[in-house]
Amino acid sequence: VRVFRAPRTPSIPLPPGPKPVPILGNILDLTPKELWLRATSWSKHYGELVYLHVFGQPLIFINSPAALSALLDGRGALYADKPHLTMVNDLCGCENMVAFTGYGPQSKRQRRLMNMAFSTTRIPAYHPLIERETHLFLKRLISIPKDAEGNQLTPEQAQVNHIPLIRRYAGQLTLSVIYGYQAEEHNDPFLNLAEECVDILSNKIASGGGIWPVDIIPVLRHLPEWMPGAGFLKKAREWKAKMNEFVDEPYQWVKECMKNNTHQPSFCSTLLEDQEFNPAAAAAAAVASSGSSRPRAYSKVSSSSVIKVTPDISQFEFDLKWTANSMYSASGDTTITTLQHFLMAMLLHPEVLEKAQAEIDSVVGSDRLPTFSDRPNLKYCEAVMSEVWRWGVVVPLNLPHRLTEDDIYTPAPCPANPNPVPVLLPKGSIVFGNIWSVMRSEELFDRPDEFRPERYLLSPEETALLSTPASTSDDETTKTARENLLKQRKIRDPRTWVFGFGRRQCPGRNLVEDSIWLVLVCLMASMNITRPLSENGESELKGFWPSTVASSSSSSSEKSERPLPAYMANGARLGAGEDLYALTSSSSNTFKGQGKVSPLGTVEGIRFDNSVFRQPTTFRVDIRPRSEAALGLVLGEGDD
Ligand code: HEM
Repeated sequence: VRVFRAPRTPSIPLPPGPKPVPILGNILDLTPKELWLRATSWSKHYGELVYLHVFGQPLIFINSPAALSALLDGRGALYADKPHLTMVNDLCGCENMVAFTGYGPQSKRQRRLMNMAFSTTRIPAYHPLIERETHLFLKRLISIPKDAEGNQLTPEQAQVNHIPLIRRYAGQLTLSVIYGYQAEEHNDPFLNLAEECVDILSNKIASGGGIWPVDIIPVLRHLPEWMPGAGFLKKAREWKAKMNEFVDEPYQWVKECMKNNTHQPSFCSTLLEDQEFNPAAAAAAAVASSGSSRPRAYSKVSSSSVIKVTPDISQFEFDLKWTANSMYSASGDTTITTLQHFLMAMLLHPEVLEKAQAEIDSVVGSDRLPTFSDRPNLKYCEAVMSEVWRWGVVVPLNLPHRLTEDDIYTPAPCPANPNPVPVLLPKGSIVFGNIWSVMRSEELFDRPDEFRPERYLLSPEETALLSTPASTSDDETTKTARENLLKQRKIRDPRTWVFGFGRRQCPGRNLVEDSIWLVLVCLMASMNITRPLSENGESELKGFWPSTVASSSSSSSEKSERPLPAYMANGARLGAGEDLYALTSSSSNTFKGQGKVSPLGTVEGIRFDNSVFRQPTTFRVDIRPRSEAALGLVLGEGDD
């Protein structure tokens, strides 16, 4: 494939794509649900690049690894902008959220903050927080599930209780990492506010793909709010007020704690204390070093280092609080979805869980939970995690980018275009990186629909090749073999794709690489994750939770097809994490039952309704400690 760049030339054709209708364009070809499936089927016919338009707005789907790398990574500056949407950006006030900020000085400042706080070298500083939250999550999983009034949940409700617990884990972890905030067990004001705002963002503002009529006809924003059909203006006003509250309140809380010296280290406190980033911190240091009580110019803070800082304190604070808030908003649904994909995979493939547990037992033993230092030795677990990223595909169409200049690319041949010529990608196009099509590519992955961690394991020859360091004495064949192997591994590593591309690539990836790893291995180390015995009938579910045991232990466990282990039957869990978590009323409404599992690796009855995240509808899972020893480990952790 050859890639060109040239000024706009009308004679250059557009990429192929489904035929549009007059004026409306391809609006009828689009669907708010699982658009990635449709985009992937277009790609089979039209090839690497597919072009559509809606009311004249060009949409381009990039479907192949080669084109994604060449365009979104290789020409990052051209593809780093974001579409400006009137509803989300202007009316709901999200224009300063990182994922919606156009490419320019503001987005560069925001990324600098995130890159500094979440660089690979900084991530180990968050390990203690990650460990604490992971252990608390395990504890909550085995606590007696109750509703907000303190009533015991029914077995069916209990089997979907992992959803609010995962949500809580994700929310709490992010609040501690970003703001150093430790949420209350019940009814925490920040956690509630955050939940409400994330719900507004992903289920209300972004419903139907995030495109509102006012985005297509911007003049609608000037309608009076009382006019029929203008209800969206009132909603936007209310949502904006809530979002502003969410941006300001946790940030002011950090500043207050810093003033009182009661803060915990976090993304915000680290940057507020950093003289290179925060003009106020630099000024304070300058005052201290000069002995003067009046701040001097910010530029020189010590005799040995000259630091360039912007003198605009309000600008820095504005960037920081919006960036902090963006990190929170971006981490919730992605983390929850990843863990749901993992649970689905475990339900479908008990043999994978067994193998992972055997590896953990042999490397870690059974008298402690895994820690980050075990990671290099847990190769199969690592492969499970890679396969969760690939098979699940959290954000299948990436977040849309906007092309700021005309561009030209020659796609590879395909059925509709056997002799491709260079095509024009017009300036202003909204560009979707089709991550789903790469993760389901038969060229890259054998039987891509199947969940098979083994695909990442090295053969003994490959291990030998990679374990010997490259040396000048290597012959050409060895050098080439090593280079090819590394190249192949990179292209087949889902992490190369699932976090997006170029200058907008996910800034949270180093953090989740570690937090998701720990939560997966700790879950596998300590829990059995299985499908509830009954999919329809009530009776087989009896005895699932120890409370039913507490009241009628012997009879219910006798009736159960899967008898409770002794430690549950004697009520040992009752004291475990009782009351640690109360189910929120909304989550109990989300139960929709679990469908049948088909051999092809999908779970019938589960839908993926969200237009951005591949988040499954709720399904039931039976999660319980593997053994008495595992129970003891979980109870013993997280008490600090
Ligand atoms: C759990 C798994 C996660 C996945 C699979 C994921 C994936 C992605 C993807 C695909 C994008 C779009 C990149 C692009 O436009 O090319 C993105 C953007 C983003 N992610 Fe993540 N993400 C995850 C977790 C997180 C976490 C934990 C955080 C924060 C702590 C975070 C913060 C962000 C932000 C702020 C953006 C917007 C970046 C920009 O537009 O410049 N993500 N993520």
